[in-house]
Amino acid sequence: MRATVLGAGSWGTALASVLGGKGVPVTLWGRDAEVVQAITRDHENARYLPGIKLPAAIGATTDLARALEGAELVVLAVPSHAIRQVVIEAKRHLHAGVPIVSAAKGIEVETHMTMNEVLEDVLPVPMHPYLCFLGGPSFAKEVARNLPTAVTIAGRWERITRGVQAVFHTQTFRPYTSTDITGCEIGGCVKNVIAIAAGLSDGMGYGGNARAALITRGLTEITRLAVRKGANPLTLSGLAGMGDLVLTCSSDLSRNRRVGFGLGQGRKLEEIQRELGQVAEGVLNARSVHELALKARVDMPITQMVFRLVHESYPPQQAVTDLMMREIKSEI
Ligand SMILES: NC(=O)C1=CN([C@@H]2O[C@H](COP(=O)(O)OP(=O)(O)OC[C@H]3O[C@@H](n4cnc5c(N)ncnc54)[C@H](O)[C@@H]3O)[C@@H](O)[C@H]2O)C=CC1
Ligand SMILES: O=C(CO)COP(=O)(O)O
Repeated sequence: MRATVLGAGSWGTALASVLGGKGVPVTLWGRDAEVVQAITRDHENARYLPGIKLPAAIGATTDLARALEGAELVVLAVPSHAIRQVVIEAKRHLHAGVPIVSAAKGIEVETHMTMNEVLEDVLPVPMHPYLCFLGGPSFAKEVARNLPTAVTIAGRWERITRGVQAVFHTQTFRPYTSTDITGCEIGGCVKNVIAIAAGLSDGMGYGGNARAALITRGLTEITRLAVRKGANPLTLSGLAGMGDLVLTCSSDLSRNRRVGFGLGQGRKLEEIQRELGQVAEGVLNARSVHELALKARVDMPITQMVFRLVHESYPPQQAVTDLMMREIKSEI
């Protein structure tokens, strides 16, 4: 088995490390020559995962054709806004019958498509049954340090998903399978938006009550949208739903939570993002999820609040008052 990971940021490098750590030869493709050189020369991705030694089975390149040569498993780990372009460029080097695992968490801003829908839009029909999505609570830094992690791999064909599950399974990385791609994708994407709200609440000095309320009502929003798109509601109480939501809303390792925290302290979004130096999907996805919810006629007040804060510079204190003063109603 030879694997190729497209995207040499924190998540692509961590997933390459899981595979490389069990001896699977992995080629990591990245666009940044300096990062790629350092991975090959020093076995370290100093820009995204400093201080973590990478397995010797990982090689890196900036050449997409070379990266995909002989690949028997392809993992997509670029941010969601880059997936379409990267797959368009990779398409002629991809072969039917090779599982393609999307590990990006997002909804395309221009089309409101999930990553699986984008891939189905770009790739020929015979490749569609081989598309999988990897989600669940999994910070790259912890995965790359071999700290115990459980994830969900969703795919249409159980035979394919089980194969991918087996390839990724190690003593510290435990994948479960699912056939609910939509549920897993919506869970993975919307939790980033809710995490901005949870971070904001903590940044404003609100307490545990507020955070727990945001997580719980956030899960209600996520489930509503997922079910409207055809998902099984139970998926959202699993790793790719509640699991990832709780992780991202409560740990300071989360970049989305950190964006919210900074906004809650009155800092400017651009400054917070510059300091982060990495992608926080919830920023762009506040727009895509909010617009998708409007289109699908799904009520998502927390998402709407985050959209206004991030994209319309709405004052945080006013946003909180708006949320609390909505019409009172039954919980379910
Ligand atoms: N870092 C994490 O803990 C986890 C991240 N994810 C998801 O993985 C995806 C990737 O995120 P990270 O690796 O964390 O981001 P990152 O900010 O650490 O790295 C992003 C990488 O993508 C590359 N990139 C950006 N635009 C590109 C383009 N147009 N073409 C080619 N490469 C491009 C950058 O050069 C960089 O190497 C996101 O959707 C994120 O939500 C999912 C689970 C965990
Ligand atoms: O998706 C993640 C963990 O599962 C990473 O979350 P952040 O992008 O907020 O760091």
